[in-house]
Amino acid sequence: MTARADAGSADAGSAETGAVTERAPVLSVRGLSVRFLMPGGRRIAAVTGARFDVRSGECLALIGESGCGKSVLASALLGLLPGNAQTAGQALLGDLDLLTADERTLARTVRGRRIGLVPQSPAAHLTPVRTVRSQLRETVAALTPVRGRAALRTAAETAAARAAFPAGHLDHHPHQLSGGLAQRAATALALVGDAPLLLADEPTTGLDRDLVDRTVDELRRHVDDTDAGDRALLMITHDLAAAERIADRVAVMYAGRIVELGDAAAFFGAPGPRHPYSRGLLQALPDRAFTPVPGLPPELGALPAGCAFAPRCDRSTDLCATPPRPATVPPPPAVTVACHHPHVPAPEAADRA
Ligand SMILES: Nc1ncnc2c1ncn2[C@@H]1O[C@H](COP(=O)(O)OP(=O)(O)OP(=O)(O)O)[C@@H](O)[C@H]1O
Repeated sequence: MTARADAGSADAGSAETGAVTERAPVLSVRGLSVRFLMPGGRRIAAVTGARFDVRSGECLALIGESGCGKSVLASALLGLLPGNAQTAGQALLGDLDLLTADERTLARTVRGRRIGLVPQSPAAHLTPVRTVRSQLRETVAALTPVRGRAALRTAAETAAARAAFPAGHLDHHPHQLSGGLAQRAATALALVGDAPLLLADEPTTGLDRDLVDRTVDELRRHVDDTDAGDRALLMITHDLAAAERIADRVAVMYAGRIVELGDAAAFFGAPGPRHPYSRGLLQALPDRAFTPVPGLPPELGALPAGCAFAPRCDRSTDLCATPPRPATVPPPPAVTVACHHPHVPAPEAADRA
């Protein structure tokens, strides 16, 4: 169990677009903050004031550099934070607040059933002493109405095939699998319960490009292949090509805060990202400018009072010594950006001059 953090930091630095409002949220995160209490009283601000919805029928990609807090956010949603973590804010899955739900509720009704997890470290999540087949069969038996030896065997094989896990490796134990195969086994397990929310934390690590495409397409299909249209995907990824391939919206995280949230097509295409950090992330891609963002992210235990990106930002001014409030910037589709100097597409800039 984790303690509750001070609510004072709850809404600082949050960002959310108002672009697609017609669909009901599967998950509503409001002012989610996570602090790690370290020996000597040091506090690590791993997540600060995250605010976003994941709506039914959509894939939201959460992107950002290593160490910016993406996995901590995912762990908070699943009640899997270590004991030195404090949380604040709300994360509503229907009417259940995941941040205050007790372990019994999370274990019995949430993990696997209402939230399917594709974990970041699949090898650590697979049971080491059981074959993949037996883990799939057990999960099918626990999460679906399928019963009977032959039916369970078929269902386990179907589940493996959904994640492109080769049938020839089903009788292997996790230590006999490559990183990519372990990833596919974990993805197969996550898909079994057909949970309304799929939370995929770096689901494509260790996969080659073809398998990346196949895996993320399968995750996307999980959202799309339901008549009710009531499923959603939150995908945490470093792989911007994978995000571009399947995401409807993109949230960019920097130093524990969501600094930009908007439509994926506008983000990856025109007019492009609005936050200077988001632009830097795209410009770092080999098929774009291949220019890394200069400098390093700040220590989460010693964040500045103002914009945490300012020391690396070529647009920063004295104003950036104060925290930027998230705001919607024109033109549509709406994008919410936490920046004093967001990029504005040329015609808008001219209109303002
Ligand atoms: N148990 C912990 N105690 C203290 N700090 C922690 C703990 N777990 C994570 N952190 C810190 O929280 C920060 C965010 O970590 P997180 O794993 O969420 O980053 P990430 O964005 O998912 O990175 P990556 O993409 O590499 O997984 C890091 O600075 C990490 O060191």
